[in-house]
Amino acid sequence: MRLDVKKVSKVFMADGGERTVLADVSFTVREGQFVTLFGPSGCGKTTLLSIIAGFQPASEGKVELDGLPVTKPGPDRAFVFQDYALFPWMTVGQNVLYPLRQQKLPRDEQEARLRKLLDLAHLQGCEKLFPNQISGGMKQRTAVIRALACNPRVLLMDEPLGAVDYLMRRELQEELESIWLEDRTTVLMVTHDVEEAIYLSDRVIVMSAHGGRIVEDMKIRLERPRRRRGQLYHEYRDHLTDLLRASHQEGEDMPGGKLAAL
Ligand SMILES: Nc1ncnc2c1ncn2[C@@H]1O[C@H](COP(=O)(O)OP(=O)(O)OP(=O)(O)O)[C@@H](O)[C@H]1O
Repeated sequence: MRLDVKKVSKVFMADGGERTVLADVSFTVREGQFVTLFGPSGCGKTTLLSIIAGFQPASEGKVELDGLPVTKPGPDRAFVFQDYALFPWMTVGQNVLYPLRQQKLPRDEQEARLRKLLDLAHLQGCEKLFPNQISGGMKQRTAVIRALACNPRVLLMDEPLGAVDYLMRRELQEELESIWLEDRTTVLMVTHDVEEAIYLSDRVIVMSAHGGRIVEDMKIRLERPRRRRGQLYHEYRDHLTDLLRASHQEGEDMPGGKLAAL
């Protein structure tokens, strides 16, 4: 499914005045692409993702899916939240089955889909465990396959790996890539991690620290499955780090100073 973000702006009322969080943001995600929204904390990534999900309206502009305007959440889009948002009273299996039950699929189809998804995320044998009995990484994988359970046309993920440690995060990036290589759902993911953006994305859309603009739309031309080495990988990493630094610098030079950019 093709996603078009067309001249989207978002203005919030804050401290008695207006604050522009997104300004005239436009881009397209083609069917089957993995695209990352990248930028420092507070630059408006989550706001943009939630407008695309239909959780809140844009102040101006519009979002279209295959040419049709988004006005509210829908089953064509699945959302993975940073804190996983698993149901703590349900087991791993019940969590993944939940959206399938909502869709009232025949029971044998539900079971078959559950098995396939558990295999995909290497969670075979864990379906009877509750979220508080599994690691952060397993919770994260459960949240991803729960989102994929209904075959969404677009997967929206907000810092899905934000809550795990460095090594686990790298491992999960690899798992996420292999799940996506099997599934090829259109993905838009938010991150502020340079290596994660490069490792996972076909394109990285870089946002400014202030003013809610896109500063660069970077194609990542690395073979898949990805490796974290090679000259091109390091060039992308350096370039993205420079953009992030410049963005912080821009923040320091603005009224409000250094702290406002952090
Ligand atoms: N409902 C709201 N009312 C007022 N201001 C808001 C609202 N939602 C978000 N903001 C402000 O908009 C700005 C962008 O927030 P957003 O969460 O989109 O940024 P982000 O890039 O996702 O940051 P992070 O990486 O820290 O999650 C922040 O300054 C935030 O305080």
